[in-house]
Amino acid sequence: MTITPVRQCCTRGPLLSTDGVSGVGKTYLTHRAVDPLDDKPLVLDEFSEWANGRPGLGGALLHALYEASAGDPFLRGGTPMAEALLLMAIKRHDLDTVIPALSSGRAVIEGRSVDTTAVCQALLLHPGDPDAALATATELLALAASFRPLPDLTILVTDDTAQAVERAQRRDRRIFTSEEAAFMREACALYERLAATDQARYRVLDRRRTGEHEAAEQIRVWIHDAGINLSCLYEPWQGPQARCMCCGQLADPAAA
Ligand SMILES: Nc1ncnc2c1ncn2[C@@H]1O[C@H](COP(=O)(O)OP(=O)(O)OP(=O)(O)O)[C@@H](O)[C@H]1O
Ligand SMILES: Cc1cn([C@H]2C[C@H](O)[C@@H](COP(=O)(O)O)O2)c(=O)[nH]c1=O
Repeated sequence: MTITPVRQCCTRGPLLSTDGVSGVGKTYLTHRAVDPLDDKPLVLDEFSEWANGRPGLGGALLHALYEASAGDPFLRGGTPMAEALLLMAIKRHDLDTVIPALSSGRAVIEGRSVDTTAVCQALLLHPGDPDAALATATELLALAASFRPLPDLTILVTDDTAQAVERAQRRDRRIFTSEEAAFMREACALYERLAATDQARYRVLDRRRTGEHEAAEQIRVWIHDAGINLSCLYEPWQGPQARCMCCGQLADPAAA
């Protein structure tokens, strides 16, 4: 008879992300959801805020991407794969900074995670070919997962792209070119297709069908549920000797 050791659940908090095109309301809805909570999750700043001089390696890498792309809103500097690897490094840096919070049992919500990198860079690698972009987005996610654990749950906020473009334009006091708006439409469609490939890790919040109060309540439920029966977080590049980044349990107790 084989005895399978019963592993305890990890004591860490859940790692979530909100993803979706600019202006869809990720930050707005996240704050509506978490503001009433007593045990507030740690919410990582919206990605573009980092360009405004946020200190640290993540901010410096993002600044380099902005400079190299001459301020393009999608950070397009002409070398999408090199940019993908830098963006993944930024998201790895983000993870490093939140390990203490996760270890203390607190929920963490990343404003954009590697799903955005997968979607945006796949579109740049396959302009005008949505099927190839979907395949590459899936592969880029697998590559990202070899650098760092993916979020336990990714909340994809989606909407009519024209509405999102309008909100982002008003917020950023800028007008997107027709090419930029078209890129956002393609990104919006690819996010939705990517989310449909993994219903365990994604939850989709469609603002066309969900009012603000309901959306905030829904996000609160997802945050709560993501914290149930969590498994440990290991360095994906380590073998059975790996210890959980949060609680220190060995990946394979037999390797002790
Ligand atoms: N239901 C709403 N009612 C009024 N204003 C809203 C609503 N949803 C979003 N907004 C506004 O629209 C703008 C875009 O929202 P937000 O910044 O949350 O979008 P986002 O780009 O998805 O987020 P992020 O910057 O995290 O990527 C913000 O100025 C926000 O306050
Ligand atoms: C993480 C990440 C971000 N981007 C782009 C997408 C958006 O245009 C900006 C962030 O803007 P927001 O209004 O704050 O949402 O960054 C990207 O192209 N690739 C990425 O991996």
